[in-house]
Amino acid sequence: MTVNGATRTPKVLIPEKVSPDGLALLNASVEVHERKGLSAEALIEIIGEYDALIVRSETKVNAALLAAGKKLRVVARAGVGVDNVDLQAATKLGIIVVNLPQGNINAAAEHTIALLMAVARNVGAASASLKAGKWERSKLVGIEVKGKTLAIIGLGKVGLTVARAAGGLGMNLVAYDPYANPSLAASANVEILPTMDELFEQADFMTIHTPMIASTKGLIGESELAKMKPTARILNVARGGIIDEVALLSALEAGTIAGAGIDVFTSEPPQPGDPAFELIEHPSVVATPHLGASTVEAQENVSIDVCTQVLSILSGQLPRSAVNAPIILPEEYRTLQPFVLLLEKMGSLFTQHFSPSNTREQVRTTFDLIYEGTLASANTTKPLFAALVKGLLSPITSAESLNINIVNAELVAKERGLLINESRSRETLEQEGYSASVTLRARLNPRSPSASRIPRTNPFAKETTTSTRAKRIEDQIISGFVSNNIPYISRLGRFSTSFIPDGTMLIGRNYDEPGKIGVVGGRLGKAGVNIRSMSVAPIEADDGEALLKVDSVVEGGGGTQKEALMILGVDRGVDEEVRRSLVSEDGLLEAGVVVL
Ligand SMILES: NC(=O)C1=CN([C@@H]2O[C@H](COP(=O)(O)OP(=O)(O)OC[C@H]3O[C@@H](n4cnc5c(N)ncnc54)[C@H](O)[C@@H]3O)[C@@H](O)[C@H]2O)C=CC1
Ligand SMILES: O=C(O)C(=O)COP(=O)(O)O
Repeated sequence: MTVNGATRTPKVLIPEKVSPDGLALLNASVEVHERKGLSAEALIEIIGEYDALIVRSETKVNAALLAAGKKLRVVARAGVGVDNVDLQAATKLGIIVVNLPQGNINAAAEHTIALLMAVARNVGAASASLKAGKWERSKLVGIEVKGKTLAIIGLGKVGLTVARAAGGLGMNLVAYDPYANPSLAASANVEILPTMDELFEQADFMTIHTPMIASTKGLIGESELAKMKPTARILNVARGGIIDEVALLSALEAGTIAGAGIDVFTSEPPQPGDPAFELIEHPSVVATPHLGASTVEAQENVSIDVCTQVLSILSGQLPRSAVNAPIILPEEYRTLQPFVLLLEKMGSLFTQHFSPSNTREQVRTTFDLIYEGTLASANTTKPLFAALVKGLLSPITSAESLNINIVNAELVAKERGLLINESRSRETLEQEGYSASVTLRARLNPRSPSASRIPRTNPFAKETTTSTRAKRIEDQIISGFVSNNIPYISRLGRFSTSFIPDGTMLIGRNYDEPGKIGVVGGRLGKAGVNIRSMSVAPIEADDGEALLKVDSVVEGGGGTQKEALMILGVDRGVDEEVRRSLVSEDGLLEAGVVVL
């Protein structure tokens, strides 16, 4: 498999129990290491070798672990909840986080129903009592769920599946979920209530099915529990911490809540001294050790799904259900793919060609990125944006730190002071001979207080072999198109052209008059540099500056003369001495080397 341009076998680390069904898929093309029971420190020590990490809910994928994962490209959660993964840190590092939002929904919903019935009929306490040699029939009288109201907080995939099953048991269904789909709710006979307070008042049973996010942490605390009937029972198969464990324990002890079925805990496994310990021991509580997804069927589903996704991401394809990246359909991506290469080349060409100074300072620069023709109706341009950012930064960033992709491109651009405004122009390009093109133009940010101080140079400036004459920012424009899946540059600065941006290229500006190519070719030949390709670019005919007033800045004298660009693909680097020798009255006015 090719990983970051090199052919090697990727390594996948699995520190938790994942069903073998999917692992068989992985074993065929990647190296799989199952290492259960590692401490956080041991995990950090070894993560640097791995390209992918597959986890369930036990592994804490925090910023330190992600930062140590120098080769990590994907963290895959074999399940739904990603609250054990630091998404922000992963996004910053360009690590794709995927989850499997479908495979264990039924298992979680069935487990909720199991707890519902167990709590209603005292199944846990009855079983423990019988095992203890007792026969306590009158003490263990339960209630029926038929005709009772089940209140659902979070009517998503699990919540709706629970609703359908509970409907089958004859329960009345109400829900609170500000983002619920009303038609799905109606089809499951669920009444959506406008406030949580109404739900608390009506609930005989209340079940939680929201994700664990900042807004749901401690969602059910003392004051919420106080609004419920003393006969109400509570279920949580979502995440520990959504219900305040201390408040629930107090309510159970005070008899203001009748019972609870709990599968998930704030800290898992609960540590001695945690309020969860007492909660688990309470006679009115049925507790299970995070078993919602633990069925043979669900584990087969998520294992096959997670391993398929990891394989496809490692082989360079796009994720199907990434939590921190846009979803791009494969057919959409196929259409964009040739332009991805074009944008990367345009970005790299921009930085190298328009960087005549040696400054490395990061200046806030604004770019207009204009998609023209059929590209203007693309559903997403995220891959193109990411490719441009990568291209702009590649000449000035070390290869190891150039992990820019659709996950982190926007963040990286922001951090590096690149303001890129994307826009679309639907004008047809039929007369041009291709259906879509892209233009990249730098402009001074008029609102930036430093605009007047911005040097008329490219902000990413690296040491460059281009002439030291600053190129004016209004000339910093590149257009390109794709033909037969090959990227072409059609405009470079003030010059219209047509060349394939590939390999080492010498870009020279010269007076548009006969004999120049011969002079340059001769000098390169003498230096042992072969010319592989050649294009010339006359200045744009309709450009207001078609006739450039050549002043003292231009080596070679005064007067008014037409200019052209000469773009030569060469077979090796052109050293500084040779480049300088090309700039002369009978040769080039300016010469620079770019590597694309
Ligand atoms: N115990 C276990 O083994 C398992 C637990 N889970 C957990 O179950 C939960 C639900 O999973 P899914 O249904 O797949 O997620 P989902 O994303 O399909 O549904 C979550 C729902 O919660 C709603 N919601 C978000 N904030 C809310 C708020 N403040 N108030 C009311 N509703 C809110 C959302 O609008 C959404 O409809 C997750 O926490 C997941 O991690 C899932 C599978 C197994
Ligand atoms: O998928 C989820 O959100 C779950 O809670 C299941 O967790 P698990 O994979 O059983 O550790």
